[in-house]
Formats: sequence, structure tokens, C-alpha cells
Amino acid sequence: MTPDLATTARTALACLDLTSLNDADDAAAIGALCAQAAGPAGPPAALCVWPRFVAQARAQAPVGVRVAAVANFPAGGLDVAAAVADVRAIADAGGDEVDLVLPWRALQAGDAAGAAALVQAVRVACAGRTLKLILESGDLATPALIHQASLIGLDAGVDFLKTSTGKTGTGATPEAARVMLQAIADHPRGAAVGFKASGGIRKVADAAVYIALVREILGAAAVTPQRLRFGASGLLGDITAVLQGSGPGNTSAAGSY
Ligand SMILES: O=C[C@H](O)COP(=O)(O)O
Repeated sequence: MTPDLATTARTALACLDLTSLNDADDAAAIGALCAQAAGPAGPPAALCVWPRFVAQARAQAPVGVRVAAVANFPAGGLDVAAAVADVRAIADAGGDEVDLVLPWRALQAGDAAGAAALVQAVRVACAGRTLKLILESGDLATPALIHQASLIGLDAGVDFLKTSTGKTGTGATPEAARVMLQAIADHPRGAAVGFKASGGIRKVADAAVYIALVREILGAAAVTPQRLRFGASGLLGDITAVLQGSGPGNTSAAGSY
């Protein structure tokens, strides 16, 4: 049975990494993000910001909302020391989660070992924190490369596979999501790994597509913030509109998955 739009909106909110990763971000922008997280619809799963804003987000986010920050972002280079420095800055500022960009261009060029080495080094550097690996699936483009990138993350011990930075032409696609989800399902540690759709997700109807894929491939029990996230800078508005339009008593994020 297809969940109704309000149920989908509640699920999307509970699994939302409310994101602000603009070059022009300043303290006011992060303050506004934290205010959004405390809005009438209810709290998201996390905030996702630049490393320099982790301390402010930590101080201003509603209780229970996790703080994520990006590393090796957005370019996804091969500089291990710089990526590890990003992680250390996030950890020192109290961040809970790291969203790391895979060196996807290096992978495309045939340097899978170099890409894997950076992910492995970051996994060690952020031990104890949630690590999401951004594959930049829209640019990897082929199922074979998306699958290879997924295995790099799964073998390195990441906690989530994430589609996109939202900074290149193509963001999340159902086709790439299916490849990533199947890689998770087929991997020995897959039961402990989640999926994060990001890049261009603006409507609850967009989120419904990925919720259905997670339910189909990982099972209904995986449709929780522990195994499903949405990285989005422009989804909360539609979530709020759907929940407000669904009548009184439907503004809580708690809801069936
Ligand atoms: O998760 C991180 C992405 O930057 C979000 O992409 P978006 O701005 O298209 O929602």
C-alpha cells in the first residue's frame, strides 16, 4: 500500500539532513537554519553545514538534532591530509556526522586504490562518528562505476552511501539509488549501512520515490533515520506545506515509516 502524502512527509522530515552549504553562508544563515529546524513541522534528523559552522549549529540546534558537516567537499580531491583535517575540525567542534566526498574523479581515471585509501584514512580519523560517503553518482554515471564506488565505501566501513554533493549538474537519480541500495543489500555488513539521497530533492513526491526504493530493496524496517536520510536545502518547505495542508494534528515528525 502506498503511504499517503502526509505520512511520506513525516517520514521525509524524520529522515531529513536539513542542509545549508552555500558559499555565502554566514552566522545569520546558520542561525536561520537552526530556527527552521525548530519550526512547526517538527525536528529533522540532522543539520548539515560547513565545518566552520559546526560549533554554532551545535549550540543553536534543537535538542536531539544531530550536526553533520562536509569533508573533502565539494571537489572530492585526493588530498588525504586535507580531508583528515576537515574531520578533525568537525570532531573538535562537536560534530556528530561527517559527509565525505569520495575522490570520484580519481576513481573515474582508474585510481580506485587512491580513492579507497582516502576513505579508509577518514574512517579511522572519525571513528565513533557517523560517516556518509558521497559518491557523486550523477557524474560517475555508469552503474559499474557507481557499484565500484559503493563497494569502496562499504569495504571501508562507512555508515551511509550518499548520492550527491548537490554542486554538480546531476543530483540524486532513482537509477543510481537502485545500484547503491543493491550494493548495500548484497554486502556482508549491509544491514548496518544506510542510504542518503541528496541533490535536487525539492518535493515530498521526490522523497516518496526513494522511500519506496529503500522499502523495496532494504526492507520496510530500513525506513528510519538510522538507515535513510535526505540531504536537502529546499525540501522542508514542501514538507511543511503538505503537513499543514493535511489538517490539525499532522504536524509532528513522529509518524509511521
Ligand atoms: O546534501 C547536500 C546537498 O548539497 C543538498 O543538495 P540540494 O541543495 O540540491 O538540496
